[in-house]
Order: sequence, then structure tokens, then C-alpha cells
Amino acid sequence: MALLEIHHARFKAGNRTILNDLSLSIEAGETHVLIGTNGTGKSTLARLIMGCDGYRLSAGKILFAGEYIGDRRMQDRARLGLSMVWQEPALFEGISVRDYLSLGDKQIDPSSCLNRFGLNPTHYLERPLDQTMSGGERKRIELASMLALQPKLCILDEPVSGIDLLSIRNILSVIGRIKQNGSAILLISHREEVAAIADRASLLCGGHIIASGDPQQIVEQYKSRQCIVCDGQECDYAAG
Ligand SMILES: Nc1ncnc2c1ncn2[C@@H]1O[C@H](COP(=O)(O)OP(=O)(O)OP(=O)(O)O)[C@@H](O)[C@H]1O
Repeated sequence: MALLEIHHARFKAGNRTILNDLSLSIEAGETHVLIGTNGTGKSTLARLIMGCDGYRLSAGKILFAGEYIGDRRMQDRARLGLSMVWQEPALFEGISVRDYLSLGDKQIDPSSCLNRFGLNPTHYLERPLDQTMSGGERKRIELASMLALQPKLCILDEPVSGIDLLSIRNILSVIGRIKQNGSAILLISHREEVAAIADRASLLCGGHIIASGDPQQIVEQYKSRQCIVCDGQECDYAAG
């Protein structure tokens, strides 16, 4: 049994079909990268898995650890072990970095989480997570929280966007650490170096998974556009 199973998912916004007959499975402990052009439905899929307001399937189902979660609220899904770092880091006004990193397993030392992301605890532990922090800093702190929370599945939407070039390697190695902690990871990214750390990849086109397999092969398929059935035009898969 896979940890996450999505069967024949369909999602409509108004009368537009965004995801169509989408099936995907992620095994426990697996790192899976989801690749696809802008606007093809990657973040929409992540919101559906997380149970964001307004994101419910019109057909198909999502199972987590064998349990149907389609009718569960976001907080309940988090309790089951689903976590996400959003493409645009969230603001947690009023909460300090120390408190934020202590929300999960109390055994985990917030200072060591920060150190692993190249953030000096002396400068960050007592600071509030607000607009005074840069986007890159907030993103690193959210990623650090995945080390502390140890979710069963964490979804990382564009984990290196907003991260400076010199720090990308460090971020990738900490994602490896999140994996070593036992979390399965769904990476949403266009970047080859991110795909390279995955065990498996899936290619999304027009709201439909059109190929899954070895990350390098999927990246080549994506780059060569062999698989982009819609060739940048209105996609056949979205027509249904
Ligand atoms: N609630 C909604 N209402 C209307 N349109 C929506 C809604 N949610 C998503 N969409 C549309 O669905 C399409 C897919 O959006 P999504 O953010 O999932 O793309 P993406 O693959 O993550 O793109 P990117 O790589 O640019 O981040 C877009 O055209 C978006 O405008």
C-alpha cells in the first residue's frame, strides 16, 4: 500500500477543468518530484492534497496511509502527518522562530534545525516570523520546521525558489536529511538539480500525469517536449 494514493482525480474551477483523471502514488519514505510547465496544475494538486479551502475533487479520491481523506479538514490532515512548505513562504505573525520550530517533536532542538539551514540561532531564535524577515529566511525556517515536525509526507513547492545560488546545495542536502528522518517528500520543481535528488518523477501536462519513472529520463522527456502533448496549446487532457 502506498502512503499517498490519488485515483482519477478531477478538479474544476468554475467551468474550467484544471486537473483531469490524475492518478499518482507516493510510497512511504520516497522522494518524488513533480515536473510540469507553468500553470499545468502542480500547486493545485498540492492544495488538494493538503485540503485547502475551496479545493475539493469533483471526481476521484485521495487516500493517505490507506484512509480516505477527501472530506478531512486541513488541520486533520496535518495531524495525520501531512505538511507543506508553500511556494511563497507564509507569515506567522506573532510567533517566534523558537516557538514555531517547537510545534512538533519537543525532542528536536530548534537551534540545531536552524544551524542545518545556515541560520545562526543567536540571531533568529527569538525573532518573530514577520515581514522583517526576508523571503529566503522565512523559506529556510519553514524548511527547518520539516526537520522538527517529521511529517509522514511533506510537500515542498519550489523549495529553492528565493534561495541564493550559493545556498542551493545546502538546501538540497537538508532535504536529504528530511528524507533520512523517514519523511516521504513530494517536490514540486522545474530545476534539474532538485529532480536529481528524487527517487522518482512524474510529469504533469494539462492537469494529467502523462509519465512517471526515473527522474533523469522524465527531465529529458520534459525538456525535449516529446511528452507535452498539447505543445503549449490548449491541452487535450484538459478538454474533458
Ligand atoms: N481556485 C482557482 N480558481 C481559478 N483558477 C484556478 C484556481 N486554482 C488554480 N487555478 C488555475 O489553475 C491553473 C493551474 O495553476 P497552478 O498554480 O496549479 O499551476 P502550477 O503548475 O503550479 O504553475 P507554476 O509552475 O506557475 O507555479 C492556473 O491557470 C490557475 O490560474
